Amino acid sequence: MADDILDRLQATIAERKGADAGASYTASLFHKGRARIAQKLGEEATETIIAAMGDNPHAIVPEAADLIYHLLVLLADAGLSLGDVRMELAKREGLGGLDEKAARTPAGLPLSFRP
Ligand SMILES: N=c1c2ncn([C@@H]3O[C@H](COP(=O)(O)OP(=O)(O)OP(=O)(O)O)[C@@H](O)[C@H]3O)c2ncn1[C@@H]1O[C@H](COP(=O)(O)O)[C@@H](O)[C@H]1O
Repeated sequence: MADDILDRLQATIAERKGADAGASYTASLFHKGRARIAQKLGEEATETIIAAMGDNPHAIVPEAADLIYHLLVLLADAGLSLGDVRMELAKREGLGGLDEKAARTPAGLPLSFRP
């Protein structure tokens, strides 16, 4: 079993592909499709923002967990993984956000999207 909770969660989510939608919330999301998963991710992002505007920073934590769970479901639905995101972050490592912004293409694409 993986040491990291995100890796274990990702593996559990992958196992739910094709599972009975009545027995698993994750499977029900896969059955509803990409647009619904993306909509749920947006709702969870909004709930995270609302928590962030409140007085109790600890209220952000469960919303952030919902957000990350739904992001992992979206990645899995698209045939992607945390590994892909880790690689993207590794490519950016050491490149400051202000430098990256200054080097953007006229179309505004991040450096990593250049052919
Ligand atoms: N981490 C999560 C997790 N985080 C949030 N959620 C669910 O995400 C939903 C989001 O809450 P909402 O109130 O917005 O959802 P809802 O109104 O019930 O859903 P909709 O009808 O709007 O789609 C809730 O049903 C939560 O239980 C999660 N469901 C599952 N997991 C993990 O996934 C594993 C597999 O779960 P199942 O696929 O259900 O077996 C679990 O063991 C957990 O480790």
